[in-house]
Amino acid sequence: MRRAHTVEQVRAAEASLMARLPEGTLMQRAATGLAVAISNFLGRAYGARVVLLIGSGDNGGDALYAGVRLARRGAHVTAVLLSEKAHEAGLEALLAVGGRVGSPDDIARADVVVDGIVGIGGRPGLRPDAAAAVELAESHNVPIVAVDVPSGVDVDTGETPGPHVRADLTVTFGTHKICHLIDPAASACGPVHLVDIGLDLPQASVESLQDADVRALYPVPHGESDKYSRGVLGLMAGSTQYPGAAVIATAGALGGPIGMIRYVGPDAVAAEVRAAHPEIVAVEGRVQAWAVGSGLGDNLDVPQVRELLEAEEPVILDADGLKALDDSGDHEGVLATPHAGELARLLGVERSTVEAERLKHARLAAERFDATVLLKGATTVIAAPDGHVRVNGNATPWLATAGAGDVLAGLCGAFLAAGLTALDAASLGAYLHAAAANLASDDGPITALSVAAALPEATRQLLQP
Ligand SMILES: NC(=O)C1=CN([C@@H]2O[C@H](COP(=O)(O)OP(=O)(O)OC[C@H]3O[C@@H](n4cnc5c(N)ncnc54)[C@H](OP(=O)(O)O)[C@@H]3O)[C@@H](O)[C@H]2O)[C@@H](O)CC1
Ligand SMILES: [K+]
Repeated sequence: MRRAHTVEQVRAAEASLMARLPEGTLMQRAATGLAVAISNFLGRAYGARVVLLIGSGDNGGDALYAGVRLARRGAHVTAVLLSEKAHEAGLEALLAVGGRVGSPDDIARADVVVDGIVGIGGRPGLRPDAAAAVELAESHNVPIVAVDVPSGVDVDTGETPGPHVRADLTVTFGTHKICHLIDPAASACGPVHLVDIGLDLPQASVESLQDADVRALYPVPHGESDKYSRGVLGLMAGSTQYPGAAVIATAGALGGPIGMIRYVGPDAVAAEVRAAHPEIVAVEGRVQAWAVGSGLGDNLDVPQVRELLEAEEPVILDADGLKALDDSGDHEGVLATPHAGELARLLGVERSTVEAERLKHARLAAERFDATVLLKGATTVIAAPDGHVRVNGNATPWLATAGAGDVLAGLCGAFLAAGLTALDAASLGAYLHAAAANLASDDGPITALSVAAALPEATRQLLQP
């Protein structure tokens, strides 16, 4: 699991560790890891022209001490001071090994710019001098390595309300910060390299599944399993208006760990579903979970869906089904999967507000509806009512295609039917959906059905690496 902590959690862990170590130890650990990452990024240190953008705090200190290490290995290191004060000992050490203080004019000729403007102590946005220096690097195509976080982003929310660095690599220390996992800031980080500095950290604020977590969580069938014990999913989807949504959601569910699917809907749609997927049973009976909503259109029967929400079986609500969600009940087993526009309608806010503050609104909805909420997007944010948050950012942009949400709803429903919690079902569903999309797309266009068709192979590759 990739774990991200808040600034407050990092500060507390840092204070307790610093009390046991000689002064400056943590900064030296950070700077050592940073210098190695920069020379790996460049493929060399000797002869490289490195420009450090230095702000007033310890983030600049890290950059200066990394500059010392690079200068000792033959790099030409120039510090551009963007604040009236800079980390004094760090600057002295840099000058002592032949580094120099320069001006923004040095940026255009640099091989790399190191962003030590602000770290976890920074407020969002950049001051004019810093913004101008960053713009110079961008306009001359000089790659930027961010120290700890891309300066200007909001570290604890992933929001980017003002100008900020867009890094080609971010080197962070001790743990990931929330901005590394949550968009729009996550997209400004580039790859994130974590340097261990020995922090002892509490329960993470935000998590992100890795391949090994998928292996640990996936309900792999065993010798005693039969189609009922693997889980039966009830699918209430599609309408004469949108029959395709039922076919696609079914394809998504069949790509999950499901034993059987019972389809509930108009006869004409049931016939189409069966024609595409002869495995489907259109007979009512017991199910372990419900997937409700994809393409329901005018077929949505709110009282009927509310009855399902009140029953014991977990329910995934997607698309039109979301209209049945109210904030009066206990929806512990409910997983809602809105996109930004749908979440905006549920919360009575503008879509752009949800897009700019994704973590905040996913959390708000989880709390208000007492349900697990999966907010779809380039980075998927999943918030549970108990405060757990998971994110998934490994999807190809080609996945933004009609019907992809129906595949996801079916797939998450399959995980719910297999007995996973709403949080685990949503996290596994989002992860495998993205993995299948990456496999099917291979950097080219995809259809929802091709994503569903790639689910078995994507799952096999993850389970048997
Ligand atoms: N914690 C750890 O475990 C470890 C932390 N380490 C490192 O320390 C970093 C945190 O250092 P930090 O606390 O000194 O804060 P940091 O972000 O450098 O600067 C804050 C100062 O900048 C200013 N300022 C604020 N906003 C601004 C803006 N938008 N634009 C411009 N300036 C702005 C403001 O000062 P002002 O100029 O307003 O007086 C504020 O005081 C951390 O990210 C990591 O790199 C590692 O060394 C080892 C282990
Ligand atoms: K930075």
